[in-house]
Amino acid sequence: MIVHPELRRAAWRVRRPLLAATLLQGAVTLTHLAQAALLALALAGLARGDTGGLPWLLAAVLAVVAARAGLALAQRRAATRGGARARVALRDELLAHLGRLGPSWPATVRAGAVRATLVEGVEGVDAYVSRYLPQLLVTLAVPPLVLAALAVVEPAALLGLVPALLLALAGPRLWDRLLAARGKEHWDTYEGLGADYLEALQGMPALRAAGAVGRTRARLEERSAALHRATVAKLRVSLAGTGLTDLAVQGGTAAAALLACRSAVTGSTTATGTYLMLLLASECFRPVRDLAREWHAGYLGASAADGLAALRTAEPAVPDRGTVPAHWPGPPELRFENVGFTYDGAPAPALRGVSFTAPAGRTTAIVGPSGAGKSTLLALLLRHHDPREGRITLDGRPTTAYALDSLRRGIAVVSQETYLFHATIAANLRLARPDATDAELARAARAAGVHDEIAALPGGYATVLGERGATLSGGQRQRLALARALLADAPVLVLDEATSSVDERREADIVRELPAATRGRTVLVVAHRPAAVRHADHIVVLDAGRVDAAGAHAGLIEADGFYTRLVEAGRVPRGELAA
Ligand SMILES: Nc1ncnc2c1ncn2[C@@H]1O[C@H](COP(=O)(O)OP(=O)(O)OP(=O)(O)O)[C@@H](O)[C@H]1O
Repeated sequence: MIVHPELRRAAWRVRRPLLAATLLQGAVTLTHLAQAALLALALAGLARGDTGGLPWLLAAVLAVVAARAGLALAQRRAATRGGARARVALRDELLAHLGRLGPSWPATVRAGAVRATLVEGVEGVDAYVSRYLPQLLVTLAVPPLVLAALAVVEPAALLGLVPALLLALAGPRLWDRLLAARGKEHWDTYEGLGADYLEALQGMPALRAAGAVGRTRARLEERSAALHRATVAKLRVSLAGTGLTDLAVQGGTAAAALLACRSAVTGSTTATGTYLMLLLASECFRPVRDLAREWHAGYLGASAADGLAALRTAEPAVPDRGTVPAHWPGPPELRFENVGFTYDGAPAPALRGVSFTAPAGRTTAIVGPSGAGKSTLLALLLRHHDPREGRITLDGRPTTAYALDSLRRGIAVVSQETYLFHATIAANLRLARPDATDAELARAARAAGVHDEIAALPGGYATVLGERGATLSGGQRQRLALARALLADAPVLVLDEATSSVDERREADIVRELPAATRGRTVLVVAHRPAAVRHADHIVVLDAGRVDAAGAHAGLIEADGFYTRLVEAGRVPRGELAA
């Protein structure tokens, strides 16, 4: 009878269909009582040898059975509707919240665990609110009514029934705390196993390359065994509760039967009263038995409730208090003003006193060695974190002034790690702009240097990609992601090593097309190779979290500073220097 606040909240949102389901469940239960009363009358008539009313009574029993079938059907429909609505509303809410949490949040949780919460956990909530809760309410309401009716027929019957009913309902509550602890243990183990499997599947090439498949299999087997142990421990506690309920139900029914016999022998009740006692005593426990059955269906929801609440109330890395929509009259100017940032727990700042301007509608490149702070800089722009010092402005307004969702929509990003979905190429491209025409898809793909390859595929743009774009090369994936970002038509475009897997000749083609394709946008490019950097209007050189120099390629080379050393160190091939 655990009603977690998270589950109450889920149920309250769909209270109407759930109320209908509960009332109908109550009506189904009442048909059982009516049937018991009619059968008691029929049996009593038979016992007296009075069969005159028997056909009518049996016809009434049949009518009650038929009514129950109809009511049960309507009840299942209402419950399914309520459960489905609760499930959809909860998933929508969780997914929207996950979007708000931003990409820096999952760093602390495992994708497989979130998947388990979103899929099995939410399914469990559906079963809990649509099956267990209506039955719980009926169980709390109907047995007292039956007891009241039996008190009229034979008050002594209550002597056996009331204690049995109290034991059946309250007894298992003694285990509630232990059950909750076992449930949580089981759920945590289940989430952990799910996360391990997902990671092992996704990392299979790396595991194979490292010869670690066997070790991983052994670890997964150990995890599976732990889940088995947690399941058995949970079932043991759960079955102890069910056993006690069964014992009380059987004991109560037997006590009622004995009392009915005693009443019949002593003649303290009529024959009808005796049969009523026998049949209604059994009916009194029906909701309790049904509740024990539904508990097993809804138990998963109760176990997952903590995880669901944690996911739903997780705090985003940055507050979303801005209200200004990221709609600029033209491409915005982007400024970093004395920006400093240190990751939690990091010994040194990732960025310190970073100031530069990315002019509106122009391309600014950020270069620097590994660890210089390039990705951090982009993460701050996208508000995955906020600067500890200084500020970043777009069109003169700090990024914090913009509504987070709108800000992120205004900045299209192509990162080193692209994500393509198991869908057609066209559908993957249209993620950015669902209403894009075929011609617009082709234009973006051409600018990203991937159109010809798509056109050469037998299915063209209708070709279905493997999961995560597995059927494409790394370079093709990056170029598709670039096409998708170009199609997004966001006023700011960020390319974070976006062409790192593309060969140099192709990269040169893309870079040649890029200014035309990105015209009218403010572009930030993080790249190591000159093909992407040297044509930039402005180059910002980062070293150890600081801006070392800024300017155009030729001027920076002439200054013969850190940029030149970067070039000479081979990050920018020498051959490009003269260009
Ligand atoms: N999540 C994190 N937690 C702690 N420190 C981090 C985190 N991410 C990055 N850092 C540190 O911040 C510094 C800057 O890292 P950043 O990823 O921004 O560099 P980068 O220039 O993008 O490097 P690369 O070219 O290798 O991608 C590095 O010292 C890095 O170790």
